[in-house]
Amino acid sequence: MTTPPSLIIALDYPSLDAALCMADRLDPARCRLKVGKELFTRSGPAVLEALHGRGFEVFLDLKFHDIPHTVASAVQAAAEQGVWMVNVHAGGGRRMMEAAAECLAAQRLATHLIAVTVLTSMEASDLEEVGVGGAPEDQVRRLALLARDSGMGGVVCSAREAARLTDDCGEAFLKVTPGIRPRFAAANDQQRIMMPADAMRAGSTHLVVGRPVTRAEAPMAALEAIEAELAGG
Ligand SMILES: O=C(O)c1cc(=O)[nH]c(=O)n1[C@@H]1O[C@H](COP(=O)(O)O)[C@@H](O)[C@H]1O
Repeated sequence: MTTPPSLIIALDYPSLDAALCMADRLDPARCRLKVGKELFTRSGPAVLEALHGRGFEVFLDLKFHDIPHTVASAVQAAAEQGVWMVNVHAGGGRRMMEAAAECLAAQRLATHLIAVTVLTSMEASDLEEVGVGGAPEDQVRRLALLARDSGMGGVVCSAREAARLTDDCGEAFLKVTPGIRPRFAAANDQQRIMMPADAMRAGSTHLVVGRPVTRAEAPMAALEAIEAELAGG
């Protein structure tokens, strides 16, 4: 029986009130929450305090991508606010990722630090346009190995790449996978997608789900359907 991955619900909302309205329908024992660029730009650190006050573990998804000192300082700022996980963009390179990892280690901050590889919205033609030839999974693997060697605890990738990354980087290396689409959900702008149970079997350690739940007519029913699919194995 495959261990069900942890569910992370993406609170992509235009206001703190809307995000908390959804959060108040969720159970911290059944899911973690992700705060991304839209909500954090609207509400700032207040959203972290509000969600932590409700007992949630929070993934702060700002995909930091800058010079090493700037990213190390930003990751430290996130970790000092008690977030469970924070991400950087592996495209920032080895020295940027090492600086961030070393900063958290030096400060003994326990926040999970992971790196985004190739956005799940991208396919081969998109990568080609930005100068990256070859298949997305090859670029994901290249960046995942670099992230591992730079002290990251895992990566963001699509579930399509999870199995290979487990082979390359080990079971303990976190595979946080957005682009999760139950049968009832539209793909939207996601390209490299996978159904929840298939993602679990592929070795994803954490499923990131946004619009299939947050934009559903009945969000709680949608969430329960995903949980049931995962429980079914
Ligand atoms: O780092 C992320 O969370 C992320 C990386 C990635 O490659 N793809 C991706 O979709 N995400 C985020 O995951 C969430 C996916 O949301 P839905 O497409 O609505 O399920 C959004 O908040 C995205 O910003």
